[in-house]
Amino acid sequence: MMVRLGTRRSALATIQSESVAQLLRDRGHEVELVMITTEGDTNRAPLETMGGTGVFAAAIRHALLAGEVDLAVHSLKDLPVQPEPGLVLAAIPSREDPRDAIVARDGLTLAELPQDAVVGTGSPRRAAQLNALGLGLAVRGIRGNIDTRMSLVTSGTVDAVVLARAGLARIGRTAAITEVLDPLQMLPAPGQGALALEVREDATELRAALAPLDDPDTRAAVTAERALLGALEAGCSSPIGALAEVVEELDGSLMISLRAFVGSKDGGFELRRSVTGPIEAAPRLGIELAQLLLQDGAADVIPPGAPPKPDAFPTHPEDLVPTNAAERES
Ligand SMILES: NCc1[nH]cc(CCC(=O)O)c1CC(=O)O
Repeated sequence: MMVRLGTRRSALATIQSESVAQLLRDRGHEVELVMITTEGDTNRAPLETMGGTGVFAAAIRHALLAGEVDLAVHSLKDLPVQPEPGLVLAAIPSREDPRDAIVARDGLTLAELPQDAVVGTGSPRRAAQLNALGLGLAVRGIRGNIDTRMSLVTSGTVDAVVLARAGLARIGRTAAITEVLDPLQMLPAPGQGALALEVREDATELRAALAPLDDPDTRAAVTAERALLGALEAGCSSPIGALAEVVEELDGSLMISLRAFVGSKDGGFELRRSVTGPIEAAPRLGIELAQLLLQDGAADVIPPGAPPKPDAFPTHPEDLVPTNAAERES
């Protein structure tokens, strides 16, 4: 089969796309990469003012729907929670380490950074959790691709930046990491470290070719995380972290443990809660945890929206396609 894979030009996007292209070529398919420029790549304004990280996905989804390309490889955390009519996530491969990492000057860890050290991040989620640590760090908003953000440390513009470990691993830069952050301190973005392979709904042959690349445990985990995000009706400026982990019980049954953080960007308010349940209940767990957070005051830091609709989330594992609204920055 001949597959046109639409990709952004950034190092991370092309590496992610190329890795999936190679998997398809290994299976005897022909793959051509098609470069697509998105508003997020050309406009340097803060992502929050452009409608969040969804701006990266929008142009690529448009090309998919227009039939200009057949396949897109997204960082799942950059993909809006609401499904795009006519498109499906044909595969969610096994996830990379989902944790955030610090790249700091002089090999410093977070705890070793002095009072008032400047930490760069454009993510309200990272800012909220950094500030909530109470270390006296000065969080500064930054933007740009991974290399640009790391160069701010090298140039002395900031003392440290927070980045997804997965992105650094994919571009071969884990050597620059000075500390991988424990999720107890810094919960990653919902979907962080996972890829989403998106195709047109009617692309039967391509869907079949991609199906073996799907990892059911990863799909269940990110479904729980994204169900939480959807049920919170979170906007792109809402600082929300979530991490679902699949754990095997002694009797062999698979459970999901889902943790979440909601807080104010200045660190003045923070809420951490968790739930555990069977893997089949992934979407419902996300909604349950969202309700728990809302009961305990999360609504104060999340713009009000429609109440969660449990019916929007089928409980059958084969149907674990995230629905509902909202996105936010990494
Ligand atoms: N926000 C941009 C973005 N989208 C995906 C990744 C990293 C890879 C991933 O999380 O899957 C990054 C960089 C970062 O947050 O440091």
